[in-house]
Amino acid sequence: MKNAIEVRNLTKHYKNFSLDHISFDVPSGSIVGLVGENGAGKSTTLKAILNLIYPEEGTIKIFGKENTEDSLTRNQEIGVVFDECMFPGDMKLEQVGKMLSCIYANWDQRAFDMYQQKFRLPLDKCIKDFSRGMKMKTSIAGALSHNAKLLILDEATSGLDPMVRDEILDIFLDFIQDEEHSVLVSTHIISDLEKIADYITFIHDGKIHFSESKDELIYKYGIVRCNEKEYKNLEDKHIAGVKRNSFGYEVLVDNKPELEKRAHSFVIDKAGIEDIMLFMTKGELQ
Ligand SMILES: Nc1ncnc2c1ncn2[C@@H]1O[C@H](COP(=O)(O)OP(=O)(O)OP(=O)(O)O)[C@@H](O)[C@H]1O
Repeated sequence: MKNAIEVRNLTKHYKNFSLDHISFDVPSGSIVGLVGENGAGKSTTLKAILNLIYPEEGTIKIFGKENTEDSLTRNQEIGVVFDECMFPGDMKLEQVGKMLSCIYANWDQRAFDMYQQKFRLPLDKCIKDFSRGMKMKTSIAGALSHNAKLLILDEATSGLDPMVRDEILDIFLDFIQDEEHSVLVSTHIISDLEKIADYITFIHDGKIHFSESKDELIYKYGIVRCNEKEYKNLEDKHIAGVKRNSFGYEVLVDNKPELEKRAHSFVIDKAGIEDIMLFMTKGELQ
């Protein structure tokens, strides 16, 4: 499988923060969710991929080419949505369409009109008078209307109600159906990723904790609820996080299928993506 994006050893230093040699891929035809707490480095990573900031170290390849090459052509193939609407506030949708048609060689006005109707966006109001949700929908409509092969979305569904979010998630799923299209999305809404992501990349404090297939994560991680003796019998190398409470131990392990095959007295529960992130960062063992 080819990669739409390859990030290797990306490093960027700010005062009091470093994005520290991060590496991950966005395979073609997939949706990759970039997750992490506030200030973890998600937007910095996306900005570096989009050439908006310049890293001190590392390489980024988009469609197999280093992102210093031919960025004008390449940007035509990327649809971008940030958490703020970038269009001038005094424009109406018709003017936004005209502006984007001058920027994108493959601008598809029919697709933009279709999204305007689907998202019920008003034609008679200026962007500055749109609600936050309307602004986000306008940005998403623009990103989806120039035949992009890659969508890069930074908190694009924040501020949208659950019904609209669901509608947009389905659009993203349709977008990747032909294996040529890919999506990299940063979000705090983990349930959205549980629905659509093929891979999850977890950044914590500027470092990658994991970048793996979502199904594999859910298959292999489990939460063991046990007493101290049982906890001490678990193999250290499979323990990814521990929480102690008045009932005993809750332990995140990465060998759930193996433990389930053996005889044991403790309970093993499924671990969701959010559990895995919380155990890894807030557990006693990190
Ligand atoms: N231009 C800048 N100058 C100095 N520090 C910066 C700059 N841009 C980002 N940072 C710092 O880099 C760190 C990571 O920020 P970033 O916006 O990448 O986080 P994030 O994971 O996207 O967070 P959030 O979920 O809150 O959007 C933060 O500590 C932030 O203050």
